[in-house]
Amino acid sequence: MPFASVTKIADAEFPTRWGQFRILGFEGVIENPAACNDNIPPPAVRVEGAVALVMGDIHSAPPLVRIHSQCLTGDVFHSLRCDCRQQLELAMALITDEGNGILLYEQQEGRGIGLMAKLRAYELQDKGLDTIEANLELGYEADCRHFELPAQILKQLGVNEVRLITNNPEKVEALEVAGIKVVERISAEVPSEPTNERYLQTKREKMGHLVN
Ligand SMILES: Nc1nc2c(ncn2[C@@H]2O[C@H](COP(=O)(O)OP(=O)(O)OP(=O)(O)O)[C@@H](O)[C@H]2O)c(=O)[nH]1
Ligand SMILES: [Zn+2]
Repeated sequence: MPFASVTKIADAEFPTRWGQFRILGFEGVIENPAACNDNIPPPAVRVEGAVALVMGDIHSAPPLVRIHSQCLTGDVFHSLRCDCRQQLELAMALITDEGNGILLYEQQEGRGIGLMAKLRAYELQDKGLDTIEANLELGYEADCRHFELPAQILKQLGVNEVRLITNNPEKVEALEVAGIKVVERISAEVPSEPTNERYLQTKREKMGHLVN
């Protein structure tokens, strides 16, 4: 999905529990974005936001990079319906241990369907549908995300080779297609919980994620 523009909005100091980062805000403008729901026409222009947390020297070797998709329920409330919060903590710890790296946090809540739609999908999952079936029942595609914005941000940061923390082969492929070489994939697998076992099973069996 081509961006008409990707603009750095801000760049500030960012102390965290894990260590000292810089926090950068980016906005990408897409003209005529693709539809993601049969019943909801897309806007003429969509603005996507993403945050980059940058630690240390990211240029002397391919840095550790995590592309993390927003999950309010997991990231903020530590939900055990999914594994997002544990993955976020894993990525922060890996980057901090190494002393350099980039965490790209994209505002593609609910695999791009938005928070309210994700909560409606949860209702359907409570009635027995899996994550993909619930999206489809609501008229959405299984996964409405694309990873063009993180790729463009990496280019703006002068990073063309990365070691990517993910279990999702689509993220690897999306970066490669955008001209960012993934020299290594680092597993983002975290221990499962009884409450997210089915969620992980669907990722493994229907979405091709590299989890056991
Ligand atoms: N539509 C929908 N989205 C969900 C659901 N549970 C979590 N998400 C979203 O899924 C996104 C995370 O995607 P995942 O498929 O868990 O993992 P990934 O980012 O593709 O892959 P990794 O890099 O391995 O973590 C976040 O945006 C969550 O908000 C759900 O039940 N339905
Ligand atoms: Zn989540």
